[in-house]
This record gives sequence, structure tokens and C-alpha cells, in this order.
Amino acid sequence: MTVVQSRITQQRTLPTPDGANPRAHAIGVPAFVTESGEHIPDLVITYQTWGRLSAAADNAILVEHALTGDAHVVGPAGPGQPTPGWWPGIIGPGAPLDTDTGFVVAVNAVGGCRGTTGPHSVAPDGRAWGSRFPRTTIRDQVNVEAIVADHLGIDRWQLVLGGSMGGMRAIEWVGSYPERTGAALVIASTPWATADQVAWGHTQLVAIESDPGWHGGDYYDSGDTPEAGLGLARRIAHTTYRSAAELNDRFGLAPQTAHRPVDGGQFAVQSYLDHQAAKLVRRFDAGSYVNLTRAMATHDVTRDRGDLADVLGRYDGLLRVVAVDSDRLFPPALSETMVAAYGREPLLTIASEHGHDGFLIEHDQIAAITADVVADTRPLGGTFR
Ligand SMILES: CC(=O)SCCNC(=O)CCNC(=O)[C@H](O)C(C)(C)COP(=O)(O)OP(=O)(O)OC[C@H]1O[C@@H](n2cnc3c(N)ncnc32)[C@H](O)[C@@H]1OP(=O)(O)O
Ligand SMILES: N[C@@H](CCO)C(=O)O
Repeated sequence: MTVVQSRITQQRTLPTPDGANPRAHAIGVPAFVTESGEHIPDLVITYQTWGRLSAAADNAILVEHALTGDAHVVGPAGPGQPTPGWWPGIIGPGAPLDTDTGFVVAVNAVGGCRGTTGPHSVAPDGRAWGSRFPRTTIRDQVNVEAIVADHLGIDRWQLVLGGSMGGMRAIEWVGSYPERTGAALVIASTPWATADQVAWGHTQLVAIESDPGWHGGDYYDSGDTPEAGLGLARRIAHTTYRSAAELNDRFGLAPQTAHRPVDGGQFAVQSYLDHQAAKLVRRFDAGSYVNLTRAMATHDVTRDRGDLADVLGRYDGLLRVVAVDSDRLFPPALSETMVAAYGREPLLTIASEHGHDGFLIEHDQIAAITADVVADTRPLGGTFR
């Protein structure tokens, strides 16, 4: 088993990061060592929980967020929480992740901007980490989550599930901690980054890094923000998140206003992308966007572990893989590679015209798939702590 330096150091409970949300929690870790050997002192980890852990600690489910998501899986926006939950209805009494019987946990990724330490956080010298923040990996994100599991007394998850970058973490749990992962549900994701994904990510990184407001990643104290670069990155990314068919059907060549494109006006699809960019710039940190995009680019569940058949063939938990049929960024063929290497479950498919973002939009299909895997992995029952 991988030995994580931080798991043997003492975690301490920190004041709740958001006083208005009783589900929000934080812990502090004196030192975290990244996969590449760099140190993050005083790592803060923020997470949310729903329901109660059973006495046997066998009903814990970990929900993994995607690139710009966070641990606020369900619930309204509020103080310290700029967005409502991104999988509405998935957690609660009687929901697919049923809080009458299950204990659900979601952790903000290291390197992100929702409370867990990232480039925007204050380093020990009192300045923002900025460009000095270590490069992190999907494996680091999972190791941080293992610290939370230790803190909560969870030896083995009933289920780890997530889509996109969240799916990367779910499959990485299988690779890093197979004995602690009872089951994994990997949605719209991949066992490794592809050159195509790295290429799309690279154009986004260049967009941000070319913005004069980026200041080499040290813009936090400069009074500038690389808004234009982050907005351009989101426009590029959002196009890959949706299918060509959806964009064509939804917008066609419609002009946004009476000012026709042929006369210099905007197409509706251009306005739509501009709106998506503006929305992200209001709620996300460019340094985190860069850190997490790099983490996704280096994702490879097989790194230093042999081939995929080695990693998944020896996994004795349940692995269920789900693809979105119109996903052009994480095409179903990548999901097929995990299914083939595991060899014990068929590929499940979400039918959607929305492309990659179908994993966030097709709520009914996600709910049905999630309810099934929870039912198939449910512990026999017992008392709550
Ligand atoms: C519900 C949330 O926002 S959760 C926020 C946290 N975010 C995450 O966790 C990341 C994952 N979530 C996402 O990426 C997104 O929320 C998604 C993919 C799930 C859904 O995307 P959405 O932007 O809600 O849907 P959609 O692509 O239909 O866009 C709708 C928006 O485009 C706007 N829009 C549509 N056409 C146009 C146009 N021609 N010009 C300008 N704006 C337009 C709509 O007015 C709407 O704006 P609003 O979101 O400000 O109300
Ligand atoms: N729309 C998703 C796509 C990434 O998978 C996000 O912003 O996180």
C-alpha cells in the first residue's frame, strides 16, 4: 500500500469554513508531501458531509467533483458558497445517495479554490502561494482524501463516484487504495489523459499564462487578475464540454441581436460562450484552474503500476464505468478500456445530446445509475455512530 507521509502525522479539526453550513468542515495537516516530493506545510482540507457514519463505518460514500465543481454537491448557494450544488437531488433522505442509510463525503480538491489549500492560499511567509504552489496530481488529490477518510475513521469506502476529473479520482482510488475502495463508479472519464485532452488543456493554459494580468502566476498581490485569459480558457473548454450537434441544434447560425453577423454582429453561440466565460471568471481562481488542468494532464492510473489490466484485473471491488455517448472530450472508447481491463461489468451509457457535460445535466440517468450501484454495494445495516 502507498505510504502517505501526511497520513501518519496528526490531523487537527479546524473551525468550520462556512458558519452558515453545518455540513462544511475543515482539518489541518502539518505537512503534505506531493507525488513529486514537494512539501505543502499547514495543508488545510475542506469537505462536506451528509448523513451519519454507521458504527461499523461501512456506509461511507465519497463523491468527487469535476474541474470547476466543489464539495457542495447539493444545496443552495450561500455565504462562502458562490454556486448551488452541481448534482441537485443526488443526496438526501430517499435520494440515490440516501442519507437515511448512507454517510456521504465530498472533499474540495487540493490546488482548487474552495477552501482546501491552493495557489491563492496564504503560504507560511504570509504571501499567496501563487507560482510557488507545488504542481499537484490526481494521485495527490486522492491522497488528500485519504487523510479525510483517516480523520473520519473510514477504512474502506462503500463507494467512490465522480465524473470527469471526479472520475479520474474515483479510478485513482482503485489504483492507489484498492483495499479501501469497496466500489467505484467512474463517469465520463478516463484511465489516463490522452494527447487530445492535453492539447485542449494546453491551449487553455497558454490563454491564461499569456494574459499580462497573470504575472507568472503571482497576480494575487498585484491588483491584476488574468480575467481575459481565464475567460478564453473557459470558452475553449466549454466548447469541448458540449457536442457539435447540440451547439448546431441549439444555436444554428442565429444572430444574437438584430445586428447581423454579416454586418459585424455576433452569433448567438458566440454570446453564449462569452456568457459562460463571464460566469466562470466570477467564481473561479485562474491559479487553481491552471493547477487542476495540469493535474488532469498528468492523470494516469497506471503510472509506475504496470498496465491497466494489472491495475484493474487485481481489483477485487466493484468497478462500474459510465460513458456519455456524445462526449467528444472523454470519448466512450476511453471508458471501454477500463471495462475491458476490469472484465467483469459491461459499459453503461448515458444518452445525451449535451456531450461531456451530460454527466452534469442528465440528472435522471445519473440518479438511476447511482441508485443501482448503491443498492448493489449496500452494507447489511447496523447502528449509527
Ligand atoms: C448550477 C451551477 O451553476 S453549479 C456551479 C458549480 N459548477 C460546477 O460544479 C461545474 C459544473 N457545472 C457546469 O459546468 C454547468 O453548471 C452545467 C454544465 C452543469 C450547466 O451549464 P449551464 O450554464 O447551467 O447551462 P447552459 O449551457 O444551458 O447555459 C445556460 C446559460 O447560458 C445562457 N445563455 C444561453 N444562450 C445564450 C446566449 N445566446 N447568449 C448569452 N447567454 C446565453 C443562459 O441565459 C444561461 O445563463 P445562466 O446560467 O446565467 O442562467
Ligand atoms: N462543466 C464541467 C466540466 C468539466 O468536466 C466543469 O466545469 O467542471
